[in-house]
Amino acid sequence: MKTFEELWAELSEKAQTRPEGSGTVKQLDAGVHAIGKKLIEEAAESWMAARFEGKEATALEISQLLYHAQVLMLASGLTLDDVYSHL
Ligand SMILES: N=c1c2ncn([C@@H]3O[C@H](COP(=O)(O)OP(=O)(O)OP(=O)(O)O)[C@@H](O)[C@H]3O)c2ncn1[C@@H]1O[C@H](COP(=O)(O)O)[C@@H](O)[C@H]1O
Repeated sequence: MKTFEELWAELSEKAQTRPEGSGTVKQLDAGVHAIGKKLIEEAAESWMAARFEGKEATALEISQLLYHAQVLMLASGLTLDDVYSHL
């Protein structure tokens, strides 16, 4: 288990060090357009899970949504504070 901030620290390091086999690096290389499509896909899956599939499936889909939101933040050059300042 990890928190939002812990995942952010992990993904930020992956973006810098670009380890072999990292899905995050692959997505960052695919660019903002592809990452955005993935974010929308996970949002739709979260919606469907909440509507029809129960708490466990919904939690899983939302975790993937948060992951892809962080990848989009990295690809856009944003920091956590850039986003938190709007909360
Ligand atoms: N939390 C996640 C995470 N959530 C979602 N995903 C990605 O999002 C996809 C969502 O899966 P779907 O069920 O929608 O499956 P899919 O559409 O068939 O997947 P793809 O064909 O798009 O790969 C997964 O296949 C992963 O590629 C994640 N990828 C990585 N992480 C974490 O990010 C960290 C860094 O990962 P790497 O960069 O891969 O080392 C690790 O701690 C991972 O646990």
